[in-house]
Amino acid sequence: METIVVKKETPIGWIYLNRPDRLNAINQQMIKELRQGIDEMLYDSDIKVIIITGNGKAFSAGADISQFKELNGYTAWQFAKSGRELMDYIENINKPTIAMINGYALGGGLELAMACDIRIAAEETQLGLPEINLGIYPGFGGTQRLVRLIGKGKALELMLTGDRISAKEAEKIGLVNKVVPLSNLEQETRNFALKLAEKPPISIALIKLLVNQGIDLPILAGLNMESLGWGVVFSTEDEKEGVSAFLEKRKAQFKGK
Ligand SMILES: CCCCC/C=C/C(=O)SCCNC(=O)CCNC(=O)[C@H](O)C(C)(C)COP(=O)(O)OP(=O)(O)OC[C@H]1O[C@@H](n2cnc3c(N)ncnc32)[C@H](O)[C@@H]1OP(=O)(O)O
Repeated sequence: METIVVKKETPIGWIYLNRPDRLNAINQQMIKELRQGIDEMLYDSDIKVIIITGNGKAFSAGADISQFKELNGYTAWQFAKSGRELMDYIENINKPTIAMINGYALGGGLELAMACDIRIAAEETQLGLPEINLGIYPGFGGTQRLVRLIGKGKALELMLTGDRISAKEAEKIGLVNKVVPLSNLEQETRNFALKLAEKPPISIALIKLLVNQGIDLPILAGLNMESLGWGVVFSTEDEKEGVSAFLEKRKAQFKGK
């Protein structure tokens, strides 16, 4: 693969966006390769958590603007759709994902980070959806995900102005989960991933499903899904292990069964 690098550090799978001279701008090849990289981690049972980050001085400065000149109405639709479908796929995989954000997370880069479950950013990071300044608007799911993450007022402000905000401001409005000094970014993210890796994978998958699907359902349908899911977790070995470990005052060892 040319546009990403994958590295397995069991139980963590690292995916690095790897076009540093273009600030990891997302082109069509990267969209294809990201899907392959995600699948490689998804179908490896030793990998429990996936971290997506950027090589060089940015997470990603967005979709590759140099490709825009070649696009027409139809191909722009296809490019936006393929990127948006990748983000949907990432959001809905049954393993937890963390965006480790350094430098810039702009446009499609921020949309990729928003498709991850958790966002951890270095203090110097700048985030934003500047597409409006190009005469377009977010097209990898940003118009829908940002409003669900931070609410309508702030989401509209960010998209209508195209302004960049600091990591601290992003943390304040709920766009990132945690801000850390750049020197600690990798270790803090790894520690967070290791904590998730110890949790029962079936509960993780169900929590993701309930939150991601439930948010767009009438609350009673979501609540019913939640109750039904209890039937699933109560038929797992991990539930028996979790309860036994508590009663026996020891640490649970979950197996994803
Ligand atoms: C068709 C489907 C679209 C779906 C929806 C998504 C849309 C988008 O994401 S549109 C893109 C939104 N992003 C931006 O508008 C940010 C563009 N970049 C910048 O504003 C700046 O590069 C910066 C503020 C992020 C960093 O500035 P600086 O530190 O001065 O670095 P350079 O500008 O010199 O960048 C280095 C190098 O990288 C190229 N580059 C940066 N961003 C992109 C990009 N999004 N696409 C393509 N290339 C990018 C930049 O042109 C420089 O290249 P060289 O001049 O050849 O060195």
